[in-house]
Amino acid sequence: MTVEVRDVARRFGGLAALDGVSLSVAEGEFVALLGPSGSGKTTLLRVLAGLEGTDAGSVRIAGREMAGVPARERGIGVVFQHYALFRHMTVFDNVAFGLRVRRQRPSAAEIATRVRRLLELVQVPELERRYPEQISGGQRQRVALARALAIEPRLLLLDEPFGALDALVRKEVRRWLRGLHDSLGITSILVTHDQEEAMEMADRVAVMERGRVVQLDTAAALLREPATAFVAGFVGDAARLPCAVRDGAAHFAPLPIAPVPVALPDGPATAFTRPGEMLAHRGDGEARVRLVRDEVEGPARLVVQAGPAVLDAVAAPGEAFGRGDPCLLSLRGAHVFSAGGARARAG
Ligand SMILES: Nc1ncnc2c1ncn2[C@@H]1O[C@H](COP(=O)(O)OP(=O)(O)OP(=O)(O)O)[C@@H](O)[C@H]1O
Repeated sequence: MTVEVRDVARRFGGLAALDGVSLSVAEGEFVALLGPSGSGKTTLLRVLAGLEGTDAGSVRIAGREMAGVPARERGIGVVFQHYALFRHMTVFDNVAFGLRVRRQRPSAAEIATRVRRLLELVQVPELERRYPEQISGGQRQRVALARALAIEPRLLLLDEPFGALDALVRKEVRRWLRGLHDSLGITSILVTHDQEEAMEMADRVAVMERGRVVQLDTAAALLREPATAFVAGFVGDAARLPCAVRDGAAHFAPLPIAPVPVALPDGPATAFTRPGEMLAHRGDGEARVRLVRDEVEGPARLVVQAGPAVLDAVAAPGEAFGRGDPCLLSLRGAHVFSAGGARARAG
């Protein structure tokens, strides 16, 4: 199913949870909504699911305008982190639930066949007689997914579905879920504030800020060409360095970092550098190495006290450092945004 959101607004009292959000998702695509707490991710998902109304704008799913279409008629599967399984029902009954409340209810035999097929699909066929508290968090998540898939949705909405899982299980479940998305050929939208998760799972990532999608792109494009300073600061673990552009170079004083050429007009600016883009060189600079972490491969990673700032850096090729050594800092690359909004890549 395609999803077309155009200029949707949703206010709660004086607060604009969604403030003219637009988003296009293609058939079969996996898109992650990534953004800080309160940026409107869950509200947008609830609007798509039909659980939340809108004050303006339009939502079309599979080309059909959704205004006035109730949630249960949208044919959408939803998995919320807090949308727990029914505790008093077995795994089997939880998965059967969506089929039993359907207007055209299948026969009991058909429901049983479908439920068993779904439990096979999510790889927990042996659990059908258990109750939710008798299975693990990862298994519960799989059962919640089976329940969402029972109605054979063409669109799957996932709101922080891995939040309750520990790191190892989380990694495994998300790989498996991405594989399932591919094999079913459905369209999926995942809400997360974990950028590693968004980038690993999704074809494209929609970065949300204050009720809007500010950039919708592949993970590689978000890192290579962040559209705004907010995106540059939010993705890729970037350090934020205030600077001033003068005569075609960004200057970092009072930070002891060498100026770097950049094609921007003179004036105040902000540079964003990712770990690995800040190089430490041997030399009698103002910066001091505070910590050295030797890597199995590649250069040592350093934590450097640079004037008032503590920065992550890597040792320049062929150079070695000890704790307390003085060093000089330079940037191999940075995204620089001038106060006026112009942007350029330095280095
Ligand atoms: N029912 C509601 N009533 C009042 N305010 C609400 C309601 N639902 C959401 N909000 C507010 O709207 C804003 C967006 O909330 P939303 O849950 O969509 O953000 P989010 O990006 O999903 O955040 P998080 O990552 O913390 O879940 C927040 O400021 C929130 O407090």
